[in-house]
Amino acid sequence: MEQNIAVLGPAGTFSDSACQKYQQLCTRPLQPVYYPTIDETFHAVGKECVLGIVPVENTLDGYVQRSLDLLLEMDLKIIREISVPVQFSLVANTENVDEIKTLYVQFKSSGQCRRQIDSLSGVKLVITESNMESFYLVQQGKPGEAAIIPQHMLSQSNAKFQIENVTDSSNNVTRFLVIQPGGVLEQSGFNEIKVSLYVMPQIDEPGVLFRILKIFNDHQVNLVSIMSRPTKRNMGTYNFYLELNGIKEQKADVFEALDSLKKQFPVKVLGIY
Ligand SMILES: O=C(O)C(=O)C[C@]1(C(=O)O)C=C[C@@H](O)C=C1
Repeated sequence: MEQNIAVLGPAGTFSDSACQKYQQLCTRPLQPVYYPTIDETFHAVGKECVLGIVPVENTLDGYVQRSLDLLLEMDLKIIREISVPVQFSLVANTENVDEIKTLYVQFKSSGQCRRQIDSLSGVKLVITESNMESFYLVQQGKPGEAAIIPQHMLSQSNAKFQIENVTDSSNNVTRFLVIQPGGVLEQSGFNEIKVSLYVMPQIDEPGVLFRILKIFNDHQVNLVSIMSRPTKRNMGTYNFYLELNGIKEQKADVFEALDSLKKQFPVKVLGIY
């Protein structure tokens, strides 16, 4: 039986590549269903789709803030992470680079092709929701229009002018999360475990962050990253998004640290994967 997985589309996005990679790893028959925005992809999970795959972090441009916010707002759990290499090219309906008037670029991709974008002078940037949206806009063939597109789509572009490899680093990767409707958190069966969680301190006083970090230090648990996200209630108030990791043998320490944390602060564990 095929199961629907929500993916940012149209087909050909990096999210789609991540979905194909996940499908190979989990050997589960999945049917991708494409959505035009990250918000719609999230909201399809638990409705038309049993799973979703969403971008969370990029080497060059950091976290996808919208994904972090939706993970807090919605009742979902993370079951796996998938990383895919990300490289871009530029295509244009022009004879040369100087004739480009408009450049379509996805909101997260612009921070990964900074050098190329900054070198274009007098060009109007139009921000899109997905790299394949950018691709199809230029496929319409309007003169003077250009797009940053996934490198793997270059051979399928009919644009006259192309610049291959416009990414700021050859070592660029995006990490995606596989999500499903919330419920009891399962413990990962992998050799390494990762935990994503939100800590939502309701107080603003000296030492709050120190108390959070001390718990991980006391239990010798490795903190991979920490991000402040605004509570969106009052100016200057924050929740913290954290990622921890450890090897199988450290599972007990990780769970003890989470228990200590929960005794002191409101915590939402997003996944143990
Ligand atoms: O537009 C795409 O191709 C996507 O899959 C989205 C997305 C993202 O939003 O992070 C994924 C990978 C790249 O970092 C750029 C864009």
